[in-house]
Amino acid sequence: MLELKHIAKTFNKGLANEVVLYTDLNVEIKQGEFVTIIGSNGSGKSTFFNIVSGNIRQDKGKILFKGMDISNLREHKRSKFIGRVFQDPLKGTAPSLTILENMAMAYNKGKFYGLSRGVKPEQRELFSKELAGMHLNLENKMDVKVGALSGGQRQALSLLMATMITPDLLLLDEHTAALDPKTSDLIIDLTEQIVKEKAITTIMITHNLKHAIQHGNRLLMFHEGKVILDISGEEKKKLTTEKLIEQFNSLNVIDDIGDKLAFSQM
Ligand SMILES: Nc1ncnc2c1ncn2[C@@H]1O[C@H](COP(=O)(O)OP(=O)(O)OP(=O)(O)O)[C@@H](O)[C@H]1O
Repeated sequence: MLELKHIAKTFNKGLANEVVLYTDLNVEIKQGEFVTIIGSNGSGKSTFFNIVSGNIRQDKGKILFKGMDISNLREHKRSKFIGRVFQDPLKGTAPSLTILENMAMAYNKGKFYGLSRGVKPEQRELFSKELAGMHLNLENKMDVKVGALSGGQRQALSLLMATMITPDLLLLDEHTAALDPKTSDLIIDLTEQIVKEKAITTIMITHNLKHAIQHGNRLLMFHEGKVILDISGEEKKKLTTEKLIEQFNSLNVIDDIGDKLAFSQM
């Protein structure tokens, strides 16, 4: 459903701080896949999402979505079928609006300028039901301003908002990284529940090796702007942290990602 073909991207071309990131990046994601992405700092994971979502323009190459060439489609148009949740809990929601108003905004895809009282009773009921499904008691806080919620509650809400109108593709950009381990596990379980229930094709960047192994049916590893590991099916199911480290060792990239591995096994 998503194809990146021969993508090239250089930042700050010709300047002292030039970064040649991708020279020929090729990635294909099939309908229904749940892909986890791991990789060292600066390996090009977030830029991959920025290029898919249209936030950053590739220098060369094509992006096909369900066979349609979206290479030149603007970000706000792509956001109609691509949902994204960021690492920063402050990014996905509007703090000065209530939970109800935030949900109304997501439900109306940004076209909501009203106040809580402008939300129809049947919509309020629908939002309450969606919130109750997360078992975080947020359905009883619908008139509370989002700025007053914890990071975990905000990420749960961001996730719900990004998937309320089921997107064709969901991009999760280290969406649990800023949370404590317990809350991070909770948000991951919630992610699994929503992705399964709505059968959403999902790509999740994570620095948590345990999450990358336990979730999804395919794992990609980025290194220096390239995909250096692509594991799926039975091989992915049998994957363990030890096996992944062995794979890394054989690729001679362990030094670069050693810190990350140590961190992610905690
Ligand atoms: N807008 C930008 N302008 C200049 N350089 C950029 C920009 N975006 C990314 N880069 C550079 O491209 C490289 C890849 O960055 P990217 O954020 O994609 O890596 P990442 O794998 O997501 O890293 P991390 O794990 O640290 O989040 C880095 O060297 C980064 O500094």
